[in-house]
Amino acid sequence: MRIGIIGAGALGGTFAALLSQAGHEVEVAARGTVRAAIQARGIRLSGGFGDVIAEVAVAERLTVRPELVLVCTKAQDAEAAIAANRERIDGAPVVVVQNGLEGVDTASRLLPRSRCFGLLSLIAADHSEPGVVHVTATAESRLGRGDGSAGPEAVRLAALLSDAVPVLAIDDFRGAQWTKLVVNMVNAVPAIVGSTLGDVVADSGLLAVLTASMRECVRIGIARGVRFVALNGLDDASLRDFASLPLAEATAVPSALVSRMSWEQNRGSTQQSLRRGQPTEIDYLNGAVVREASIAALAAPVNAALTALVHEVEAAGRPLPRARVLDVLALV
Ligand SMILES: NC(=O)C1=CN([C@@H]2O[C@H](COP(=O)(O)OP(=O)(O)OC[C@H]3O[C@@H](n4cnc5c(N)ncnc54)[C@H](OP(=O)(O)O)[C@@H]3O)[C@@H](O)[C@H]2O)C=CC1
Ligand SMILES: CC(C)(CO)C(=O)C(=O)O
Repeated sequence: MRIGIIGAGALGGTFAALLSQAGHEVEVAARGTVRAAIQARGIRLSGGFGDVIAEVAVAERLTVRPELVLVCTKAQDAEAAIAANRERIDGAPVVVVQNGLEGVDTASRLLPRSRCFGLLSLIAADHSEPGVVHVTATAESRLGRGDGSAGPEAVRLAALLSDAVPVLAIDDFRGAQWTKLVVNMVNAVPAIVGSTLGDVVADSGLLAVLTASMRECVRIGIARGVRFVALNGLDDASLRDFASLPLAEATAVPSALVSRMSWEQNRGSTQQSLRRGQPTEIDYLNGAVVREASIAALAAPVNAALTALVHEVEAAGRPLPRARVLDVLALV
């Protein structure tokens, strides 16, 4: 099948290399140093899915009309990336590989002739240098759209993408996006202090802040009428219990998540952007919690503060002292 992939970083690079290896005709849209590296040396994938060097077609914008499109940019780049490729892709099925709550809605608005789906990646991957990707976790990703049943097209797309990585079509994708948003509360604190998730959960103060952001996210989700779909060992019942626990007891939940997923060495995709000197998608992660809170006429002070701290790191170009993160506990 002809597959167009927009954005060839950590996840786009993983999908492009593995779909190409599986025999699909892959073209990637990439820019700057990433495009130049892929043109010169292909995509070099290592880690959980094995070592692959994939020579794939690459251009600033897709040049061939694909039969399936994967949008693999960070959330803040998705609108411009889709708009730049709109003529080639409108009408084809689109899978938006993205954290946060907005990816499928953005694509559907910009591509009225396409059926758009979301993919929640449970893969973790590092885009250490242009064209070079290392996979550190390989769990089964989830694909769907909206809040209804998965439907036959989602099942077909999940089977097709499973040529590359394990993907399951699911009902109530919206509920799963919320559970993933809760999970992504692990991104901000290590990004602010510049450490691994293992170091954060080993530090009782930083763990308390991470826990407070996660608990606040769950509380806002509950206020928004969300039913959390099971993901990463978290489900609706356990998250509702978590939301009402005192902070000191609640810390066991993110701590167990990190060890269950073997994420001790993981720094998260937000910190990867910072290390490359690029803007982060924090406004679509912790920032989404703040927006959802305001729709429910509530406040999300912990997530607002962490969003602001990540923006401070973007501006400073270096991590902040852990004391700045501990200050957030005064808001709990
Ligand atoms: N990495 C991970 O382990 C995980 C990531 N995710 C989520 O998946 C999504 C993708 O993340 P990830 O792969 O890490 O992101 P990366 O930043 O590694 O890759 C995104 C790529 O998109 C490119 N891009 C942006 N705009 C355009 C454009 N207009 N045309 C072509 N290329 C463009 C960027 O290029 P440039 O450098 O030029 O900006 C970059 O190479 C995010 O929502 C993330 O949160 C989810 C789970 C795990
Ligand atoms: C869950 C996690 C942390 C996996 O790496 C992720 O989604 C990210 O890095 O954005």
